[in-house]
Order: sequence, then C-alpha cells, then structure tokens
Amino acid sequence: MIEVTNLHKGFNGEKILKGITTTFDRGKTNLIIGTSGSGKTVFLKCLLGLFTPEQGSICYDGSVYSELNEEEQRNLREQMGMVFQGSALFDSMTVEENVMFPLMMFTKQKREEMLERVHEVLDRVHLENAEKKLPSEISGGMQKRVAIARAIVTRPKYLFCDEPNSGLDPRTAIVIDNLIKEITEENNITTVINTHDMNSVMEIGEKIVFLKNGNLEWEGDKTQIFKTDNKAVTDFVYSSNLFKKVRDAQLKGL
Ligand SMILES: Nc1ncnc2c1ncn2[C@@H]1O[C@H](COP(=O)(O)OP(=O)(O)OP(=O)(O)O)[C@@H](O)[C@H]1O
Repeated sequence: MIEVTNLHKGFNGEKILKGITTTFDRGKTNLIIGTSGSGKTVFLKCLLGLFTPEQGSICYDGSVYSELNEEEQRNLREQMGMVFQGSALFDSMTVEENVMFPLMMFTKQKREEMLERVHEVLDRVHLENAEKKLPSEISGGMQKRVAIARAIVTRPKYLFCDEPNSGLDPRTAIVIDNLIKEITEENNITTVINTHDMNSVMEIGEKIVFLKNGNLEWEGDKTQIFKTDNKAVTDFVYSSNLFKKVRDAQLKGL
C-alpha cells in the first residue's frame, strides 16, 4: 500500500503538484488519469523516488521515503518495477537478455538461476518462444509483454506503468491491461498506472485518481466515474466520441 499525504512538487517556482493526498492499495490496479499537463508524470516520478517533493510524504507499507537513509531508499527503489512508455527495451539485446538485465544489476544470482526466473516470467506473459529474438523482430504488443516481464522479474512490491497502452491497437491494449491486472492480483503488487485511455479505465480501473492542474480533483472506481457530475471528470470521460454517443443514447432511453 502506498499512502500519499499533502504532496507538493514544483520546478523553478512553478507549482505542479499542489497538495495531493490519496492511497493506492495492494493487489489493485490504481490509475492516475487527467488532461495533458495535469501533473500525472510528475506524480509517478515522485512515487518512483525520482523527484523529491518539497512538502508532504509518501509512505510505502509503513516506510516514509523521506525518513529512510540512502541505503534504505535504494533498497526500497529496488522493490519497484517500471513499465516505461514505449517499452524502452534495449535494441541490441535479445528478449531474454532484456528481461535478465535487472537480475544482473540488482542480484548476485548464478546465471542458471537467473535464466530459470527469466523463463518463468516469459512463460507468464506468454512469450515462451521469443526469448532469442531482438525487440525489432517482435510486435509492439510482444514488446510490451517483454517490458512487463522485465519489470516483474525481480518480484517487485510496487509496479509503475507509464501509458502502458500507447501505440497498441485497442484489442491488444485490453489484453495488456488485463495481463497487468492479473499479475498485480497474483503477486499482491501495488500497481499504479498513468493513462489517458478510457478503455483502460473501464477495464481495470479499480481505483482512479483524477488530476486537474496538479490537484486531486476526484477519486473513485470505474463504475463511479460514470455517475459523477464533476464537470472536469465528465469532460474528460466524454471527450471520446464513442462515450459521448453511448451517454446520449442512454439519456434518450435507447
Ligand atoms: N523536470 C521538469 N522540469 C520542469 N518542469 C517540468 C518537469 N517535468 C514536468 N514539468 C512540468 O510539469 C507540468 C506537468 O507535466 P506532466 O508531464 O506531469 O503532465 P502529464 O499530466 O503527465 O501530461 P501528459 O499527459 O501530456 O504526459 C508541465 O507543465 C511540465 O512542463
């Protein structure tokens, strides 16, 4: 569980996050949504320990990050997995080498042990036969699976995903969303996902935090988001033509 209290972050005197308080539960897919520039990426980077907030605290299962010493902070960061926007795989490494990379960086396991774990996670993301391929030789959806495998290979307690669906077709996007949700539940991970995608909200939005201009404007789940009359949220939800048409049809009783 991650507890965020009164989080403030700015740059060069400009306030970006203006006092965010919320919680992200374990075993749940938690989504951060909001319009472009609302501070979602800055928030995610604070959660990853990459940005130091000016005020407020982030508490990871009882440990307040700013109260930990450097070694404790490093240990905590090693319990975090990250799926980057665009996958960010190493082009010249095979799928197997990409997934093994965090184990080589952060553990002292023998090669055979590492390979066993790599194949276990590749099986889990259904990439059994791609291990010797280069990222350029597999599809975008498969690359995303490699990125997920790489993020979970060290058995993280926390998983952060930045726009995990970007660039994928809608059907593949849903498969990837559900894979993240299943892995979150199976391993009891606290997962936080930055997204613009309303399909993701509907599919896996167990907790949704809506940011507007660096403030937490609304929070709830995927059923509540369709019932709220918060204008900023409804503008966001119904900015998609499809959702607007569905709502109009519902209002007409169709
Ligand atoms: N390292 C930085 N230095 C200065 N300003 C920054 C930095 N990172 C982000 N910002 C500013 O913070 C604001 C919020 O940016 P952020 O990337 O968090 O928005 P976002 O909600 O993720 O948007 P998008 O959906 O377009 O990715 C922007 O005005 C941005 O210019």
